[in-house]
This record gives sequence, structure tokens and C-alpha cells, in this order.
Amino acid sequence: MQKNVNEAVFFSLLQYLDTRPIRKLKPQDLECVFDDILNDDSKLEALLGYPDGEREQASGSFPRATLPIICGSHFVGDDVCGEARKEAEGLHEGGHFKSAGMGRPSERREDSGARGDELMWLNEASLDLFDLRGLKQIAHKIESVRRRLNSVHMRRRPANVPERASADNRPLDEEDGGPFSKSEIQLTRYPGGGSRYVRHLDASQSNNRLLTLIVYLNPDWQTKHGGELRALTESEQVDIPPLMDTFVLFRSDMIEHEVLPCYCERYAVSCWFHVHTDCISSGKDDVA
Ligand SMILES: O=C(O)CCC(=O)C(=O)O
Ligand SMILES: [Fe+2]
Repeated sequence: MQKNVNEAVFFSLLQYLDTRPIRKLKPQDLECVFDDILNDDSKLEALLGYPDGEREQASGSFPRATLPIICGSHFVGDDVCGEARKEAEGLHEGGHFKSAGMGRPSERREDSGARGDELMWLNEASLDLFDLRGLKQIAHKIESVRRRLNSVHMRRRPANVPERASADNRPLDEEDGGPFSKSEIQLTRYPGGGSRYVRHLDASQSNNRLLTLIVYLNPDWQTKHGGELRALTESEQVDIPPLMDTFVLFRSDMIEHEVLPCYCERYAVSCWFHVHTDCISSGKDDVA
């Protein structure tokens, strides 16, 4: 118990000591539309660090992004997000969420002062089992993002980023031959009452996460409800309101972030795009 209190206090202190200015985004600052990003090669390349970002990352073969975070609105539209929100509430009522833990799988611990959300993993089986039509549309869109990232990589990767080979030497098609092997999708719920998630980085030595994508499902969110995502860039702390159909896409290995204390029921779909292990290890040997 004492340990839990200390962890939350330590991170609050970190936040207090951070001198970077805080910029609170308003709905009108989220005009950037998701499909415009998806169709914009130069933005996606900047997120992947191509063509010539520096290579100093935990993720080995992936260069530093020149544009490590993008946020905006219109991920799938309010109608689909509204349907997904109702489904999420139904899943909560059905007792399908479990409290989130922290740390590597081998050292997993619960600490509600430091991380107060509950979650449910979404995969084909759970989406079908519970007939989650809204959430399924979000998952399909996420899959199209993964394939698109792979095509951008195949066309624009720098010469010293390794090309993936198929086990049986078949030519890999553009969308499947890239480094993004899978997406891991989670539905999260912060119950309110000051629940939060202290400052952290999503990528670690024990996972292959390169990009994080979050879509918010909160139609009635107001400033007094808190629960903004605070993302730390080199020069500032940006607070993103968890508004309905708002998205944030960022480098899991570069952007530290936290969920500020939340005073309403807050739902989101979070996704991590993983890269193949072979892309990471061979990339390390490749650094000039
Ligand atoms: O829900 C959010 O805004 C961020 C959650 C988060 O950082 C995480 O689950 O790793
Ligand atoms: Fe996170």
C-alpha cells in the first residue's frame, strides 16, 4: 500500500517540476481529419522517421520521427463512435472489464493510484462473440491503418532499413511485407473519481510497440471532467481532450504521456502497432 502511494506521489512531483509550458487543445484545435493524415505520405513518413531521421531509439531499426505525434478529429465519425460507446457501456455492465496492471508481464502489479483504468482486449473472437458492430468498424479502420503504414514503409524506407523476407522466399505484397506485424487493441474505461494513469512510455524492452493510436468515445466530455491525455514533446506538454471521435497517433518509443485525473466515465479504444522482431534486431546491426 505504502509503495502505491509513493509511486503516485513521485509522478505528481515529476509533473510539478516539469517546466515545459502546457498547451491545452480546444475542439477547434482538432480540425485535422484522420483520413487526410492517412492519405498524406509525407506525414506518415515523418512519423516513421523517413527518409533520414536519426537512429537512436530503443526500437533499433526505426529512426527518430520528425513528427512524433499527430492528433485530430473524425476518426470514423460520431455515429460509429456512438454505437461503440453504447457497446462499451454494455460490456462494462456485463462485467467484462478487468482492472489494468503496470509493469512487464513477469512483474505485473496493480496500483490504482498510479493507473486507475479497467480494460478489455478486443480481437476477432470478442468482437464476434458480443456482436460489437461499432467497435468492429473501429477495429477494421485500425487494420487499414496498419496496412497503409506497411505500404509507406515499403516505398520509402531508407536503404539501410532491412527488407523483410518471407520464410519460403515468396515475394511479400506491399501491405503485408512491411514491418508492422500486428495491432493490439484494447477498450479502456476510467471510472471517474480522479482515476488517472501516471506518466509513462508505451514501448519497452519487453514489447515491440512502435506506434500508439487512441480514439476517444466520450460524447458529453467537458473541461471540468478532466482526463485529458497529456503528451510530452521536446518543447511542451500538450493536453488533448478525450472528445468523441478524436484521435491521437504517436510514437510509442518517443512520446511520454499521462492521463490526467478524470472525473467522469471515460472510454477509449487504444491500439499499438507492433513491428516484427526481425526488423528490430537486424536494424541494430545495420546502424552505421
Ligand atoms: O487513454 C488514454 O488517453 C491513454 C492511455 C494510455 O496511455 C495507455 O493505456 O497506455
Ligand atoms: Fe500509454
